[in-house]
Amino acid sequence: MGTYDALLVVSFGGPEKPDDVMPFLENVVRGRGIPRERLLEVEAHYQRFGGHSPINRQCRDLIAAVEPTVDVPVYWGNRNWHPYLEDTLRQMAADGVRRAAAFVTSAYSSYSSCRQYIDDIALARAAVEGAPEVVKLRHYFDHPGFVAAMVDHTREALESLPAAHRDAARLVFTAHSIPVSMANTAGPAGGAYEAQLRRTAAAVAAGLGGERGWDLVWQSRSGPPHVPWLEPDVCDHLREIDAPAVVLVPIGFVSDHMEVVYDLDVEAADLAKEIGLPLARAATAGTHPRFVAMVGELLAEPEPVPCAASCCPAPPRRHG
Ligand SMILES: CC1=C(CCC(=O)O)c2cc3nc(cc4[nH]c(cc5[nH]c(cc1n2)c(C)c5CCC(=O)O)c(CCC(=O)O)c4C)C(CCC(=O)O)=C3C
Ligand SMILES: [Fe+2]
Repeated sequence: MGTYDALLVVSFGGPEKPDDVMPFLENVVRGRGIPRERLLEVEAHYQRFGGHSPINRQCRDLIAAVEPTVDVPVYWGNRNWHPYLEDTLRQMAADGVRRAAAFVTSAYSSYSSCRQYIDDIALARAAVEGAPEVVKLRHYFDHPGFVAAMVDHTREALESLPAAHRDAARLVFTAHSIPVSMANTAGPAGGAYEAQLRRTAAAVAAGLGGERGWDLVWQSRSGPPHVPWLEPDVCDHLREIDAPAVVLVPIGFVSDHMEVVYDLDVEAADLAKEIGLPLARAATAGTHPRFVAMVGELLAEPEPVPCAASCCPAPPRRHG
């Protein structure tokens, strides 16, 4: 498999017990100007699930599925919680790894979904003597393996709706909202986050066959209220939608982590019940066999051209 002697799975990280939650959140929002009230609100989402995010288990499951399909050792490091990238790189150096491919659990371009991972890998490498080189694998939002997994999972969600509503159900694709300023500077020419999401959503809708209507909306908005983020929010959209039933498709994520299980399965699902809207939620790619196979396929591709330094620039840092 080319020039790599290891695969490094790079993810967001999440807390696994109640005492982890606040330190984890402080890692995530350091220097980002997120209001304290928002942080306490999100803390409550985690504590409602016993202080335990499902994301780390999902990384372990993905790695367990990928490991037998590749011929290099697989490592795992997170940006915001244990196992931290820095500790993993130290272990890789000790094991003699020289050049690793990084598979990031985020498919799209933008500061938060791409550049921040690149920067955090660079910071972690700088802290580790003899750290291996790390080559980030390419964006895979339009990879047939990712699309096929989402088509299958969307079909399963459609089939779970009452038969009478199935044919006319609308697909509502969701992704993490980001600040409008970040969206405007995503990718080499700006606007790449939303443009890529629209391409993937269109490919999933087409993969289902027929002429089903769909929308792309946003979830999990953070930040101070006066800063514009991508809209509409999924819940506002559901209140106004003219459709007999809806399938939510969290195309912006690759596993059913806390943003999915809280913002969609609790918040959006409660709203749908309240307004009498039949709603199903498609599973994310997770460990779908085509998604798992995709990781090996990316590893076997020629080395990707790295993103230009001007691509997906960091937003200004704030204090607090
Ligand atoms: C684009 C994007 C993705 C998708 C790409 C990717 O997957 O990376 C993503 C994923 C995730 N976001 C996650 C959690 C959080 N994101 C936050 C805050 C923020 N997200 C942002 C963007 C994104 N986030 C932004 C612009 C902020 C504002 C602060 C900042 O500018 O950085 C906060 C702070 C509290 C709050 O929500 O206000 C939390 C807790 C989890 C873990 C879930 C779990 O634990 O299971 C995951 C996978
Ligand atoms: Fe986030």
